[in-house]
Amino acid sequence: VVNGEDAVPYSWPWQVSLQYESNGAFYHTCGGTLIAEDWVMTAGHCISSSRTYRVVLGEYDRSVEEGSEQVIPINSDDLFVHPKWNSNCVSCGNDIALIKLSQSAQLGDAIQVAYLPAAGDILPNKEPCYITGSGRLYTNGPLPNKLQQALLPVVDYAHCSSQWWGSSVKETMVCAGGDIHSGCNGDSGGPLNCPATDGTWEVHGVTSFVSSLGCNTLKKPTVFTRVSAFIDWIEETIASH
Ligand SMILES: CC(C)c1ccc(NC(=O)[C@H](Cc2ccccc2)NC(=O)[C@H](CCCC[NH3+])NC(=O)C(F)(F)F)cc1
Repeated sequence: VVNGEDAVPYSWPWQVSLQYESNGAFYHTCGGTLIAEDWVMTAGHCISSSRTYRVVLGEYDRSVEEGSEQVIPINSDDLFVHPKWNSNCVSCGNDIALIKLSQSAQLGDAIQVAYLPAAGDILPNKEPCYITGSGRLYTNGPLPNKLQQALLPVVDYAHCSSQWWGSSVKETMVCAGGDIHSGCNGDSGGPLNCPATDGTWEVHGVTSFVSSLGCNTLKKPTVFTRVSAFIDWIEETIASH
């Protein structure tokens, strides 16, 4: 997250860290959202079938053993990337994947399941959402230790597809930001958290892409997979596995 701030510890308790194994150690590669006790939602581009993954929940500061962390291994046949995701065409959308955890998360103060929007729910322009993640602090910059957050107002499809991203953005996506705040590499797969009418938060986006010119390129809002366009697929996948 570029130009964000340290989140209040455990204030986004559905945020997860997706990590891959390399030479016996695990590395943060993407964010994710806990959507059921044994299911995590992330981006399709975060998953490669040749890697071994684990999920870390209840993490705030990656450099400290806080006691709230839960580390859950992932079986390779529990990775469900959207069937229409094409890794050669991020602008085609469908950048969403589901991961079944090998064991249920133990919910508590630091670990909670997110609310998802109703199918088809479209956010108005300027809706005040927050991006959260442990991605780079600036283009080619370091990863933070503490979870970051930044206010990223929604740029509705009419504006995002006309002035800013053009045809690279589809109606199955949500744009947000476009000023000095943005997502960056490593935030992929994480949530776009938007206020719900009842004072809770709903996860409306899965962080997908930023401009190749740099993470917080002006007039290039961060682009998210629109969760409300994939509710049926999410429900079917969970119901059948
Ligand atoms: C729509 C199409 C023209 C298009 C394709 C790709 C991009 N962007 C990119 O590919 C930039 C490149 C980059 C590297 C380093 C720093 C900043 C940006 N990377 C990204 O946007 C990556 C992965 C995108 C998936 C494609 N394999 N996503 C992210 O960094 C994140 F966190 F914002 F989601 C932007 C547009």
